[in-house]
Amino acid sequence: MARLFPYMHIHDFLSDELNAEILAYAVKRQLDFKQSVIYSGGIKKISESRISLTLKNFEPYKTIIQESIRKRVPALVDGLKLSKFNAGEIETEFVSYGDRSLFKSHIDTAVHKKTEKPRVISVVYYLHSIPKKFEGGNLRIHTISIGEEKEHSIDISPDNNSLLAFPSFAPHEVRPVIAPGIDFKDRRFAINCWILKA
Ligand SMILES: O=C(O)CCC(=O)C(=O)O
Ligand SMILES: [Fe+2]
Repeated sequence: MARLFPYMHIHDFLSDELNAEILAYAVKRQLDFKQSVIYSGGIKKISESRISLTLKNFEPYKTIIQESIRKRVPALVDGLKLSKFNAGEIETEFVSYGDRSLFKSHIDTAVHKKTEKPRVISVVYYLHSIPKKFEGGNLRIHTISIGEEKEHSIDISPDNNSLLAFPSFAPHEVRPVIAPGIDFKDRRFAINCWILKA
């Protein structure tokens, strides 16, 4: 059977206070979240394969998240069994998923500018209100099958205040979110981070 890519899922990543503060901040910025895009052949476009809303600037939390991840780069490289590399910039975006949001199977290594450094590790910090108001929205990591091997996958639940890390080259998808009629504050929120090669 094809082997799964290593991944790390860390619960209670930030303090409860900071977690609640970031979620409240996202709700306050509701109108600044814009339709998410994908890059296909270097061109930015809106696509049915990625349905969500994205916020690019979210200081001071952007820096707070980047710093807490940077401290853990050696542990992530170790845990994901990757070869050591010099970590450079940590790219980030804040994404919000409502009813019928999804992100079909893809890899994160595609870069949209020639000058951009490659993404090595994908890290996602999840937030949602308690009790959780949506269903679905699991992150599914697929195996790559060689020859006759059967493809399989693992589903990871986007639990509030948890951090998921996996190699950016692993195929993955966000399963459809089912949440008819929910308020913006009850959506599935994720802060995507990519650790780039220096
Ligand atoms: O939200 C997630 O679980 C992952 C999102 C993702 O794969 C991406 O934005 O590239
Ligand atoms: Fe992704």
